[in-house]
Amino acid sequence: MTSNGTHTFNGNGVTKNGFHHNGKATNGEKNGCNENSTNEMSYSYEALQETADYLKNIIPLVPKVGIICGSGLGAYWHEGTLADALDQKTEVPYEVIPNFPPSTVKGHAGALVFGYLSDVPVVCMKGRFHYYEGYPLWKCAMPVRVMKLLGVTHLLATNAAGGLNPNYKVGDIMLVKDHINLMGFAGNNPLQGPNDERFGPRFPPMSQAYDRKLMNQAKKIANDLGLGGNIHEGVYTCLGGPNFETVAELRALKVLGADTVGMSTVHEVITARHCDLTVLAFSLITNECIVDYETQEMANHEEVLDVGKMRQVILQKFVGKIVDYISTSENQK
Ligand SMILES: O=P(O)(O)O[C@@H]1C[C@H](O)[C@@H](CO)O1
Ligand SMILES: Nc1nc2[nH]cnc2c(=O)[nH]1
Repeated sequence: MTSNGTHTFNGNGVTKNGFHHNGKATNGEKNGCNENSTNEMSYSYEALQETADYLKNIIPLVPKVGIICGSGLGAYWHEGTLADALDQKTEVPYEVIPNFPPSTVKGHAGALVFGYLSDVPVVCMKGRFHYYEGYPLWKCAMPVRVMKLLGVTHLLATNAAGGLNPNYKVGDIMLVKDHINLMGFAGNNPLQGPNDERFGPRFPPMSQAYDRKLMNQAKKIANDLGLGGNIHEGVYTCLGGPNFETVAELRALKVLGADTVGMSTVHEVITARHCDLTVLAFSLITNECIVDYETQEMANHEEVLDVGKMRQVILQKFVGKIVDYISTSENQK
């Protein structure tokens, strides 16, 4: 335990269940993955149960809300992130959690942080897994299933995104009312492979992926926080990355109906809805997408991080109030 009361686990005595850092088995056994003859396709239910059991043994709470901290909400190591602000924190680095892939993004924190936000038990993913890191989508989204097995009922997925909608300004928030699964258009989906009905159905609907009641409440909360002019509702789309988009790609995405573009969230939300978690997601607009050939500025990761830091205090208040609402509205049921 550190002087600020945070417990951090070093994982002594924990086996990593046969995975190398590239996610391949090291001991020739199946070790957690459902495999077909050519590919690893998913983690088995039992493997994720083992991950959840490991965590249950070391954490003193049952999290109600799972929060994925995107680049705008403290995925990176710096002071004052949302996860840092939790009360009675227990921090578990990904590298000690059985079956968890390591986070490879430079500076990405890579830890599950358990604690209380607005007196509600939560788990924060400090850093997420991206497709561009080389992980398949089902691996990127596996922590969502672990959250479900831990008892989480609501997922709050956050991301940093480029604003395609000309009304969006840097620092604004867009509540995700829908997404376009562009990678799915190309036949890439986190639910591919064997389906385990204990998680959810083979063919889940996705027409009401984002909870309308939570979105309405989030808008009210934003207004109360003085963010009335900075809150929007729109459509998010995810590309694989890691490069930012060309002008022609951005123009095409606009025609398709996207308001923001990023590199995450969609596969996490599909996985969350598959296992019946209630979902709220929002994008922090970190850059305006460049849709002409005259502009000299270019999208860059440093700007994304800077805007995230600039908005972290207000975003934390926003998330704290949303979590409070989730717990009180549930209590009233
Ligand atoms: O993890 P998120 O989706 O918030 O991060 C976005 C997408 C890339 O990882 C990064 C680009 O700067 O920001
Ligand atoms: N794909 C993509 N991801 C982002 N993350 C933050 N900004 C952007 C962007 O402009 N494009």
